[in-house]
Amino acid sequence: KVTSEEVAKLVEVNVPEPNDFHGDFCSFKYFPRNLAVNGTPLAVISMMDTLGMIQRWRISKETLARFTLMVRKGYRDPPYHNWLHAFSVTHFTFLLLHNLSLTNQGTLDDLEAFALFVASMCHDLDHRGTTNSFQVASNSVLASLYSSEGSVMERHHLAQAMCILNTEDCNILETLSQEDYTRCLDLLRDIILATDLAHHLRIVNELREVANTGYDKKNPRHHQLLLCLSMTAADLSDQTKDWQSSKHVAELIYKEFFTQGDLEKAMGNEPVEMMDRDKAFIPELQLGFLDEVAVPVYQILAQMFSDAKEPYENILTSRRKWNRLHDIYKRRKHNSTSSLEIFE
Ligand SMILES: Cc1nc2ccc(C(=O)NCC(C)C)cc2n2c(-c3cc(OC(C)(C)C)ccc3Cl)nnc12
Ligand SMILES: [Mg+2]
Ligand SMILES: [Zn+2]
Repeated sequence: KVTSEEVAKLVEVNVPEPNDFHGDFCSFKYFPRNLAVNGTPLAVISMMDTLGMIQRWRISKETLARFTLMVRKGYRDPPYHNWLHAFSVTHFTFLLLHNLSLTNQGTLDDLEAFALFVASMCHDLDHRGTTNSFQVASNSVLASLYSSEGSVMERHHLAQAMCILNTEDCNILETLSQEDYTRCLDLLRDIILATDLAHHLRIVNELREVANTGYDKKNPRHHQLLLCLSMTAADLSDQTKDWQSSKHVAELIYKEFFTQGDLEKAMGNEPVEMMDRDKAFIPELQLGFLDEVAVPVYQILAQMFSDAKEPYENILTSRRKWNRLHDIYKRRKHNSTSSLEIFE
């Protein structure tokens, strides 16, 4: 599926420094979706190199190049859950590992950091732009495979990642010891399954607890919780950038949601309000999601790590803008609310 020319091109070029892509590449304010999509595989290799993962795990550049290209090809092209989303999630994971120096203080061990980075790349593989409940409602193949365990899409993303690792010359874990290999697969499983919103909501109180009592590097459960929190923070990180960028990404998400709502109507089912383009009031829905899910994630992270204040401050700014839009819009009493163009 990946040509040897594509691989050769990636292998023979020198690995650039992160700042060669953009002066702000290593800053929380950088918006990775601005990078040209054909530069993303090399940017992934540059980030892994900067994190010392290529040396630490003795990964061959050719295997890494083929793996990265296979992962990029493993994404479809819905409005939001495509390779650019996976790349932006991977970039935020790089920022957390790099800027909070999570490995050289023993906060996370090297294998956990490596698994977190690889999971970020793979966490939404082969996403169709529809939710877990839609799989069940539409009786999809994935539902028949995984609905008895729950987290239908996340189990599929994990299965796809395993498929790529088991493909000829794509297994970047092949140089790991048997013990590290087994533990890395377990970590990939836990981290990718943690990207189910339902899982996050189950652990958020435990996360607050750790933030209040303080992170204990000696406690394996704290390591597990930090990996889940980091993954969720990375998954939502578009909302921690400048307002225009965050708003643009919200539009992509609602484009995907409304397409699912249209499908549900065509199937004779009533979509939830958030997915119904005739009922959704986006500023109100965004305020709800930011307050109930997204803002607490970065508040907990900033409480655990003082160097993680910037994303928290940025998402609070974003929330204030959504609140202003909500009020302006509410007073104007517009009828159709599904498009954000009027907010230009
Ligand atoms: C800006 C923004 N608005 C959102 C509004 C609503 C929802 C949503 O799923 N509502 C539940 C209903 C549909 C049953 C998600 C939103 N969302 C996500 C997101 C996060 C996810 O999972 C984690 C990371 C664990 C939270 C999984 C999927 C997605 Cl699309 N990313 N950005 C956003
Ligand atoms: Mg997902
Ligand atoms: Zn995601």
